[in-house]
Amino acid sequence: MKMEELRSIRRELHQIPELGFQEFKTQRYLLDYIASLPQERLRIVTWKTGILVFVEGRKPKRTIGYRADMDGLPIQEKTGYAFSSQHEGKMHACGHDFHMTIALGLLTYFAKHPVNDHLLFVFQPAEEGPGGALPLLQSEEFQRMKPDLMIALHIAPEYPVGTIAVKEGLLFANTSELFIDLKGKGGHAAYPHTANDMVVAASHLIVQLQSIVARNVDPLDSAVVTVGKITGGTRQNIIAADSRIEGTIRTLSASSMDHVKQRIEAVVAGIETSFACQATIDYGANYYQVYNHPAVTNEFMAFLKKEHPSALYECKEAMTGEDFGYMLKEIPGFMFWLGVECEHGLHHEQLMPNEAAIEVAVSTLISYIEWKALQ
Ligand SMILES: CC(=O)N[C@@H](CCC[C@H](N)C(=O)O)C(=O)O
Repeated sequence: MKMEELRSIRRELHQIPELGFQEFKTQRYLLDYIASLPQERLRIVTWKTGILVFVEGRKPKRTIGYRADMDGLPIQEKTGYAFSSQHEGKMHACGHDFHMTIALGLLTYFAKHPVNDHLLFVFQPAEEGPGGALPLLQSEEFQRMKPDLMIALHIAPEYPVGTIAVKEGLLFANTSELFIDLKGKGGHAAYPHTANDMVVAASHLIVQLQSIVARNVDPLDSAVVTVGKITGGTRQNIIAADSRIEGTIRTLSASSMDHVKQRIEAVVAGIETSFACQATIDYGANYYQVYNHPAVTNEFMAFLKKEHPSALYECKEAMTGEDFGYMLKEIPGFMFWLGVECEHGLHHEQLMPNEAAIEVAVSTLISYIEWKALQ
């Protein structure tokens, strides 16, 4: 498959970002493309807005799974691309347009050049939230074709184009979303003593949340509590009766996650007392850590060292999250970072990954899967 074709697929997908479980146009686009491939060995099944494509092997010993996520983010794009998002306020700012394009590049090749093993291509909705991997993993559709090995990648703006950054064991953190609603008493701006101001309460809460990582987590462990959004109040001269904080928690272990959550609950209880308000905490979607199977990952790294030595970089773990962690909890496999060297990072309104990385990923993964299917 030519680079120009892959690039135009990526650009078409880039224009239609959709949020989790709303990937209707994306699913249609993928299904139409998949229908244009030789069908003899393909079995295509939809699951919600996702798609599973089974490619029948020639002399199967196992099924090798490859997963790409499909959803975009609620971000107003500011790249200035001629092929910018056509969906107001939504953007592929986490590279899922790249992930799907690479999966289609692989599928196109293997539909025409089947290997001995069966392959399963998983186009998964809702990675950014509320999480599609776990319900997809548990679905009858997936369980019927369940792979013996799972592979996925994530673009990485910080690495040179084509770098494959990977390690055995922990790659991505445990994550939990965090939503805290505060309810107090509104009033006139000139009469603060008659009200309970939830803008002030939220401000204290945000500052106190920062003390959890600084003062309650072992400095030799790591955790993150980020508040990404605050809302509250109605107007400049009205004391706010309500406020809402939206954030995320990241930890390197499940036990640290429990500890951070206990501390958040204690801090929130303190705010309720000191500001005479009611607070509710909702942890939203929780993702299990991405833990790369040591033997399978080392085998992949040894393959790269031999066949593509300049691509391999042994990286450290990161505080990003990925619901692919649920798949790796049940199925041996690995995830890796794909270098797409660009100025702005993931979740940035000007994320402009270098498209040359697509071809590198497709050709490297073709050679790895062809080799693996002979083992
Ligand atoms: C690779 C990446 O950026 N993943 C997301 C996963 C989102 C998890 C969830 N919605 C949360 O915010 O906790 C990330 O933000 O790391």
